[in-house]
Amino acid sequence: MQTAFYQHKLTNLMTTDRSEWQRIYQACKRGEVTCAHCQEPVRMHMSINKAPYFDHPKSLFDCAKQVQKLEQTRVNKDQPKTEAVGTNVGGFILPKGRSIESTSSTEPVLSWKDPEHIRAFPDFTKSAPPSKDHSDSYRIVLEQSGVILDSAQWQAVIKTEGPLQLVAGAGSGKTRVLTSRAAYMLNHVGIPPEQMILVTFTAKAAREMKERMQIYPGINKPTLRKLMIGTFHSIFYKMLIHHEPEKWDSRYLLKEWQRSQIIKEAGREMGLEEKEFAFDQALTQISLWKNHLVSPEQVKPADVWEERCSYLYSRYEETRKNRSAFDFDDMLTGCYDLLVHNDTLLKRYQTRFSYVSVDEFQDINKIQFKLIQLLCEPQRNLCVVGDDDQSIYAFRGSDPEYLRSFSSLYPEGQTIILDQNYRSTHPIVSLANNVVTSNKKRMSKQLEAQTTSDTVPFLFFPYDEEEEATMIVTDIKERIEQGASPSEFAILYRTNVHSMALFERLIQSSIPFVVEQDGESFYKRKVVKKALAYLRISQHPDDTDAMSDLIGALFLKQERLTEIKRLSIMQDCSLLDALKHLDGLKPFQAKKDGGPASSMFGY
Ligand SMILES: Nc1ncnc2c1ncn2[C@@H]1O[C@H](COP(=O)(O)OP(=O)(O)OP(=O)(O)O)[C@@H](O)[C@H]1O
Repeated sequence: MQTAFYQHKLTNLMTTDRSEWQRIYQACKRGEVTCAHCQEPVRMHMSINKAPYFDHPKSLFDCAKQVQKLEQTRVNKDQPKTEAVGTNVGGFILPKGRSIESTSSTEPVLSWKDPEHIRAFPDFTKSAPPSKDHSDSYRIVLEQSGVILDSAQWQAVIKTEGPLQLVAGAGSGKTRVLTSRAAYMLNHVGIPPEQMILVTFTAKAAREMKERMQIYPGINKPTLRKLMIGTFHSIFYKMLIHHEPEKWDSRYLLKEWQRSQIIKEAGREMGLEEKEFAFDQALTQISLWKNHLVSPEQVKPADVWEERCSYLYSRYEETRKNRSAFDFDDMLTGCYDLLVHNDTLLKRYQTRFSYVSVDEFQDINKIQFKLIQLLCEPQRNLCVVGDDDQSIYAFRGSDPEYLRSFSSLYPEGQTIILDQNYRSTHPIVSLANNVVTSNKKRMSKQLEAQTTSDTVPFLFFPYDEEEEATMIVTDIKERIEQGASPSEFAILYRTNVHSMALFERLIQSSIPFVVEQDGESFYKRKVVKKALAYLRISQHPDDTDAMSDLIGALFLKQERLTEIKRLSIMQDCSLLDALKHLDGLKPFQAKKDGGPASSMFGY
């Protein structure tokens, strides 16, 4: 049924503004929306596949029918807007004081749209299975260990000398190729592990590669330990620390708050207000310049913003150098300087790392490319793997152009395209192909799925991210009720901020879930934890956990929590009130405890 009582009004979902739906949905959860017939609380069902409706399955009456009659009556234009108690409307008794009106107009404002299923285009054609009559012994060995490679993948594995560009679409087995190739080089060609280096973009990817390699024939743990697989920062920082341990000692690494402090101090010199100027973005801009090897003197500001950032950049660098400190960007620029200015050292590393592979090459930036270029000379045994369709870090200086121009940078090299997708079905791959072809500036390739399915992707049209989260979680719940396992579901989101509504719905639903992320979850961030602790303690002045989360924000040490607890017992007051009785506070602590913090709590 579409009608129920909410806030003393008869509310029809069809005529209620859609921006209200989530509020009504949450009110239903709190039992504040009742059946227009039996007055029992109702639930609002909001899923992907069906327009929302009110539901109370345990009702003793045929409420749906009665409410439907009421709805029909309402359609009658002559019907008065307000009815008194006891008035029988189609067998339906209205309670006192409740008027029949929607929260907005009586015209339908429902913008519900059914999900749109997307048919694959063009139709699926099965590609020929990889031929099995190969005579390469290592390929057979790999197959026996369950690592099957198609012809293009195998060609990439055995091309170990000279420049190689692997253009690998999503799910085309690039990780399989990179790891098989490393195993082939170690085990079949006999290249010592110390001579190989494999650069990944995340520490997680590096770990996964090592893990995957454990299953390869002839690869043991000692060999894997000698193989250098890591991120740009981990690999090049190791070089720095090896040669200039004092200068690059980690205690000189600037923490984020120190970087902010430096730049804000510089901002004050220019009269920039913290509330009005985006210092965090200025730091990103500085980082961008550093990664492009643009020194403060070389910046040519294009606008006022860049002009300000350029001043901040020079002051930031001055302060940093005066303190003999460094930041993450300096690890790469520092290593580049070290190698460029020390020919003997450079030659040593060029000989030592004579086989270099770089994963996610589409996300490389200038300083990273320069370092790789230096390291690979003169043998040029460089294998880069990437997909310009998956370039996502342009905002922080990544440039897929290095991948696109690889064949002109290394004309003697070979390009292999991996375009068979082993991960997804044809309807998904064809949808992705059709989206990405809108990008006119891309390397020409067309992914082909290995399998197809009758299940096709669909688009659905939530009003906002709150509604979207509700719909997704309801959909998952329904599927689990029909026998699916929670482990069969994955939800991807663009940024962590977008995950919040989902996170909340999942918690409410009691569906077990894990959040896979490199950074901290929103609720675990210090600042959020503290803000929540303030709110919690304002509601429950005796909440020990909240007080414990807060104590740092009050400039008090954790040890003082025991004292606060003791005071609360002695003075027979709440933990919050006990703060007033704390003695021995330094002026800044007293200000916090008796100032803004306490005024927040109303004393
Ligand atoms: N030749 C092959 N035959 C069968 N399955 C394969 C083959 N190559 C790869 N796969 C499978 O395809 C899936 C994707 O492979 P892999 O993870 O190596 O791809 P990827 O290109 O690194 O993926 P992405 O970059 O999209 O994360 C895996 O499940 C892998 O086992």
